[in-house]
Amino acid sequence: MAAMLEVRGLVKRFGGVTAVNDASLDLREGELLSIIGPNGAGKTTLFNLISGLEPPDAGSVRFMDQDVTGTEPERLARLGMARTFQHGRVFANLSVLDNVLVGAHTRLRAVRPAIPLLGPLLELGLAAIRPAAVRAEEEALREDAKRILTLFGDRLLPRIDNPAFSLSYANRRRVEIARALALHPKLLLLDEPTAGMNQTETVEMQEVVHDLKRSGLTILLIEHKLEMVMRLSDRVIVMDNGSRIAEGLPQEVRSDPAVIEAYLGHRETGAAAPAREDVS
Ligand SMILES: Nc1ncnc2c1ncn2[C@@H]1O[C@H](COP(=O)(O)OP(=O)(O)OP(=O)(O)O)[C@@H](O)[C@H]1O
Repeated sequence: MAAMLEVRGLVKRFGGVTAVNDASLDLREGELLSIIGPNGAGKTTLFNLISGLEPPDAGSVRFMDQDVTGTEPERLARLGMARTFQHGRVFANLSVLDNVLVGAHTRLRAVRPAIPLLGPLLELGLAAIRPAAVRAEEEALREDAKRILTLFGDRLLPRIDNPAFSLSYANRRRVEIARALALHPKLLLLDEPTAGMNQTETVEMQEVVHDLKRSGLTILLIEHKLEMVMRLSDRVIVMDNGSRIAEGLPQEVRSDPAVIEAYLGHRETGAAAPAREDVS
């Protein structure tokens, strides 16, 4: 079976820095692939190239059997690719529920026929003639949003009407993931979902991601916390200085000398290259 995501030879340069250097990967349906590596290894840039945030200088991305190289994020979302960001991006003035509904509405727009200009007018027209149908649709979206929020236990549900700006950092990150899930994605890209979280919150998030994986969702994960990577991943790719330095099963990668060197060793410059979070 063809991979859901096929990345070939991606390159991205910023001035003299090659942030991503000939990156390739395959991700099959239902798999969880983690990308690890020291700070500045190029992980987030790789995500940006895959999710259409930045165009690559070379290489290609295929998703669901389509060439989507350089395709804008909105279109990728419609095709079923959702992502979250390293520092969490939510609509600060919207409530928890409305943040998630934004994701749901994006999905609805995707399944409706695209009729430029006429589309919004048709929607208004429909709302005027069939208010009950529109209400029922809104109600279904709300129910779906609440179902997604229950994935986070009692972290978000009691705060469903609170504005996102009033939430803790960890809760804002949960809201962002909930919004991505409201797209009903086929592929979810998670950029350090536990960054800035304490141990309890990290374990909780690990369970959420585990549940998503068990539900069959295909996941590409950037994560510094190796315990989580070891527990969740089917495969792991290790990046350093923009390049892939290792790939394999979690246990294989963990004992790879090149990986140990990148995480713990001293480079030619003599500078240590520690990962930001725990390396255990
Ligand atoms: N927009 C940009 N302009 C210039 N340089 C950039 C830009 N984005 C990334 N870089 C550089 O590219 C390299 C890779 O950065 P990137 O953020 O992708 O690494 P990372 O592995 O995600 O690191 P971290 O774990 O700290 O998030 C770094 O040297 C970074 O400074």
